[in-house]
Amino acid sequence: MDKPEIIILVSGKRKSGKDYICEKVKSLLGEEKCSIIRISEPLKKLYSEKHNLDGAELMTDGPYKEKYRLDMINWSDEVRKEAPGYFCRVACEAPSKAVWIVSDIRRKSDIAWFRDTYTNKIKTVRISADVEVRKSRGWKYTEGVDDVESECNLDDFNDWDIQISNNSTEECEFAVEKIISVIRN
Ligand SMILES: Nc1ncnc2c1ncn2[C@@H]1O[C@H](COP(=O)(O)OP(=O)(O)OP(=O)(O)O)[C@@H](O)[C@H]1O
Repeated sequence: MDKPEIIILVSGKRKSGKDYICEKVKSLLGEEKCSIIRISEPLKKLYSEKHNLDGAELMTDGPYKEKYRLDMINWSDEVRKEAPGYFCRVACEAPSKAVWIVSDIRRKSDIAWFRDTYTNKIKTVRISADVEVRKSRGWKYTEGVDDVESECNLDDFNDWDIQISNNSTEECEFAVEKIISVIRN
Protein backbone atom coordinates (compact mmCIF):
# COMPACT_ATOMS: atom_id res chain seq x y z
CA MET A 1 0.00 0.00 0.00
CA ASP A 2 1.16 3.56 -0.68
CA LYS A 3 2.71 5.33 2.24
CA PRO A 4 1.41 6.67 4.48
CA GLU A 5 -1.24 4.02 5.06
CA ILE A 6 -2.91 5.97 7.85
CA ILE A 7 -2.61 9.47 9.31
CA ILE A 8 -3.72 10.17 12.86
CA LEU A 9 -4.51 13.86 13.44
CA VAL A 10 -4.22 14.70 17.13
CA SER A 11 -5.69 17.77 18.77
CA GLY A 12 -6.15 18.89 22.36
CA LYS A 13 -5.71 21.81 24.71
CA ARG A 14 -2.30 22.77 26.03
CA LYS A 15 -0.94 20.18 28.48
CA SER A 16 -3.71 17.69 27.71
CA GLY A 17 -0.86 15.29 26.92
CA LYS A 18 -0.80 15.21 23.12
CA ASP A 19 2.95 14.73 22.84
CA TYR A 20 3.04 12.25 25.70
CA ILE A 21 0.39 10.00 24.13
CA CYS A 22 1.80 10.32 20.59
CA GLU A 23 5.26 9.28 21.79
CA LYS A 24 3.78 6.25 23.56
CA VAL A 25 1.90 5.18 20.42
CA LYS A 26 5.04 5.62 18.35
CA SER A 27 7.19 3.59 20.73
CA LEU A 28 4.68 0.72 20.65
CA LEU A 29 4.45 0.75 16.85
CA GLY A 30 8.19 1.11 16.37
CA GLU A 31 10.46 3.77 14.88
CA GLU A 32 10.57 2.04 11.48
CA LYS A 33 6.80 2.13 11.11
CA CYS A 34 5.74 5.44 12.59
CA SER A 35 6.65 9.14 12.32
CA ILE A 36 5.42 11.96 14.50
CA ILE A 37 4.84 15.10 12.47
CA ARG A 38 4.71 18.52 14.13
CA ILE A 39 3.25 21.28 11.97
CA SER A 40 4.94 23.82 14.25
CA GLU A 41 8.41 22.62 13.19
CA PRO A 42 8.50 23.96 9.61
CA LEU A 43 6.53 26.98 10.80
CA LYS A 44 9.23 27.85 13.37
CA LYS A 45 12.03 26.99 10.95
CA LEU A 46 10.68 29.27 8.21
CA TYR A 47 9.89 32.05 10.67
CA SER A 48 13.39 31.95 12.15
CA GLU A 49 15.02 31.97 8.70
CA LYS A 50 12.90 34.91 7.59
CA HIS A 51 13.65 36.91 10.72
CA ASN A 52 17.27 35.86 11.28
CA LEU A 53 16.52 34.16 14.59
CA ASP A 54 17.92 31.13 16.39
CA GLY A 55 15.77 28.30 14.99
CA ALA A 56 16.93 25.70 17.55
CA GLU A 57 16.10 28.00 20.46
CA LEU A 58 12.70 28.74 18.95
CA MET A 59 11.93 24.98 18.96
CA THR A 60 12.26 24.84 22.77
CA ASP A 61 9.49 25.80 25.20
CA GLY A 62 11.55 28.55 26.85
CA PRO A 63 11.25 32.39 27.07
CA TYR A 64 12.76 32.84 23.59
CA LYS A 65 9.73 31.18 22.00
CA GLU A 66 7.37 33.20 24.24
CA LYS A 67 9.03 36.44 23.11
CA TYR A 68 8.23 35.74 19.48
CA ARG A 69 5.00 33.76 19.92
CA LEU A 70 2.52 36.51 19.02
CA ASP A 71 4.47 37.80 16.03
CA MET A 72 4.98 34.21 14.86
CA ILE A 73 1.21 33.55 15.07
CA ASN A 74 0.45 36.76 13.15
CA TRP A 75 3.09 35.97 10.52
CA SER A 76 1.80 32.40 10.11
CA ASP A 77 -1.80 33.68 9.79
CA GLU A 78 -0.69 35.92 6.92
CA VAL A 79 0.92 32.93 5.19
CA ARG A 80 -2.25 30.84 5.78
CA LYS A 81 -4.42 33.56 4.23
CA GLU A 82 -2.62 32.94 0.94
CA ALA A 83 -2.28 29.17 1.34
CA PRO A 84 -4.21 27.58 4.23
CA GLY A 85 -2.35 24.24 3.99
CA TYR A 86 1.14 25.68 3.53
CA PHE A 87 2.68 24.52 6.84
CA CYS A 88 0.86 21.17 6.72
CA ARG A 89 2.32 20.51 3.27
CA VAL A 90 5.89 21.36 4.27
CA ALA A 91 5.57 19.28 7.48
CA CYS A 92 4.60 16.25 5.37
CA GLU A 93 7.56 16.44 2.98
CA ALA A 94 10.01 14.48 5.13
CA PRO A 95 8.50 11.22 6.46
CA SER A 96 8.02 8.06 4.41
CA LYS A 97 6.71 5.73 7.13
CA ALA A 98 3.46 3.74 7.08
CA VAL A 99 1.86 5.57 10.03
CA TRP A 100 1.97 9.32 10.51
CA ILE A 101 0.86 10.92 13.73
CA VAL A 102 0.40 14.67 13.50
CA SER A 103 0.64 15.79 17.12
CA ASP A 104 -0.32 19.47 16.89
CA ILE A 105 -3.51 19.90 14.86
CA ARG A 106 -4.92 23.30 15.84
CA ARG A 107 -7.27 24.52 13.13
CA LYS A 108 -10.17 23.33 11.00
CA SER A 109 -8.07 24.39 8.01
CA ASP A 110 -5.37 21.86 9.10
CA ILE A 111 -7.95 19.05 9.13
CA ALA A 112 -9.46 20.24 5.83
CA TRP A 113 -6.02 20.21 4.17
CA PHE A 114 -5.27 16.66 5.34
CA ARG A 115 -8.73 15.45 4.26
CA ASP A 116 -8.37 17.05 0.83
CA THR A 117 -4.85 15.71 0.37
CA TYR A 118 -5.05 12.22 1.91
CA THR A 119 -8.85 11.60 1.81
CA ASN A 120 -9.77 8.31 3.52
CA LYS A 121 -6.41 7.79 5.27
CA ILE A 122 -7.30 10.31 7.99
CA LYS A 123 -8.46 9.60 11.56
CA THR A 124 -9.07 12.49 13.94
CA VAL A 125 -8.33 12.28 17.66
CA ARG A 126 -9.27 14.78 20.39
CA ILE A 127 -7.48 14.44 23.72
CA SER A 128 -8.83 16.19 26.78
CA ALA A 129 -7.77 16.57 30.40
CA ASP A 130 -9.35 18.37 33.35
CA VAL A 131 -8.20 21.91 34.07
CA GLU A 132 -6.73 20.89 37.45
CA VAL A 133 -4.76 18.08 35.84
CA ARG A 134 -3.47 20.40 33.13
CA LYS A 135 -2.45 22.88 35.82
CA SER A 136 -0.54 20.16 37.65
CA ARG A 137 1.36 19.59 34.39
CA GLY A 138 2.41 23.23 34.22
CA TRP A 139 -0.46 24.88 32.37
CA LYS A 140 -1.35 28.42 33.38
CA TYR A 141 -4.06 30.37 31.61
CA THR A 142 -2.32 32.96 29.45
CA GLU A 143 -4.13 35.74 27.65
CA GLY A 144 -3.17 35.95 24.00
CA VAL A 145 -2.36 32.23 23.99
CA ASP A 146 -5.32 30.35 25.48
CA ASP A 147 -8.00 32.66 24.10
CA VAL A 148 -6.87 32.88 20.47
CA GLU A 149 -7.66 30.90 17.34
CA SER A 150 -4.64 28.60 17.52
CA GLU A 151 -5.95 27.23 20.86
CA CYS A 152 -9.73 27.58 20.35
CA ASN A 153 -10.49 27.00 16.67
CA LEU A 154 -11.30 23.30 17.17
CA ASP A 155 -13.39 23.75 20.35
CA ASP A 156 -16.61 23.55 18.31
CA PHE A 157 -15.40 20.84 15.92
CA ASN A 158 -17.44 17.69 16.47
CA ASP A 159 -16.31 15.26 13.83
CA TRP A 160 -13.74 13.32 15.88
CA ASP A 161 -13.16 9.63 15.18
CA ILE A 162 -11.84 9.16 18.71
CA GLN A 163 -12.35 11.32 21.81
CA ILE A 164 -10.27 10.37 24.80
CA SER A 165 -9.41 11.80 28.18
CA ASN A 166 -5.96 11.71 29.73
CA ASN A 167 -6.26 12.48 33.43
CA SER A 168 -4.45 9.42 34.75
CA THR A 169 -2.12 6.57 33.87
CA GLU A 170 -5.11 4.27 33.33
CA GLU A 171 -6.86 6.72 30.99
CA CYS A 172 -3.62 7.23 29.13
CA GLU A 173 -3.14 3.47 28.62
CA PHE A 174 -6.72 3.19 27.38
CA ALA A 175 -6.20 6.14 25.01
CA VAL A 176 -3.02 4.62 23.58
CA GLU A 177 -4.76 1.24 23.07
CA LYS A 178 -7.68 2.93 21.33
CA ILE A 179 -5.39 4.76 18.89
CA ILE A 180 -3.38 1.60 18.21
CA SER A 181 -6.55 -0.38 17.53
CA VAL A 182 -7.73 2.22 14.99
CA ILE A 183 -4.32 2.04 13.29
CA ARG A 184 -4.35 -1.77 13.16
CA ASN A 185 -7.93 -2.13 11.88
N1 LIG B 1 -1.01 10.41 31.51
C1 LIG B 1 0.04 11.12 31.95
N2 LIG B 1 0.72 10.71 33.05
C2 LIG B 1 1.77 11.41 33.51
N3 LIG B 1 2.27 12.53 32.95
C3 LIG B 1 1.65 12.99 31.85
C4 LIG B 1 0.50 12.31 31.29
N4 LIG B 1 0.12 12.99 30.19
C5 LIG B 1 0.96 14.05 30.08
N5 LIG B 1 1.87 14.04 31.06
C6 LIG B 1 2.94 15.06 31.29
O1 LIG B 1 2.33 16.34 31.24
C7 LIG B 1 3.16 17.27 30.58
C8 LIG B 1 2.42 17.86 29.37
O2 LIG B 1 2.22 16.83 28.41
P1 LIG B 1 2.46 17.10 26.85
O3 LIG B 1 3.69 17.89 26.62
O4 LIG B 1 2.33 15.79 26.18
O5 LIG B 1 1.18 18.01 26.57
P2 LIG B 1 0.78 18.73 25.22
O6 LIG B 1 -0.71 18.58 25.11
O7 LIG B 1 1.61 18.21 24.10
O8 LIG B 1 1.14 20.23 25.60
P3 LIG B 1 1.48 21.50 24.67
O9 LIG B 1 0.26 21.73 23.81
O10 LIG B 1 1.68 22.59 25.66
O11 LIG B 1 2.72 21.15 23.88
C9 LIG B 1 4.44 16.55 30.19
O12 LIG B 1 5.42 16.78 31.18
C10 LIG B 1 4.01 15.06 30.20
O13 LIG B 1 5.09 14.22 30.51
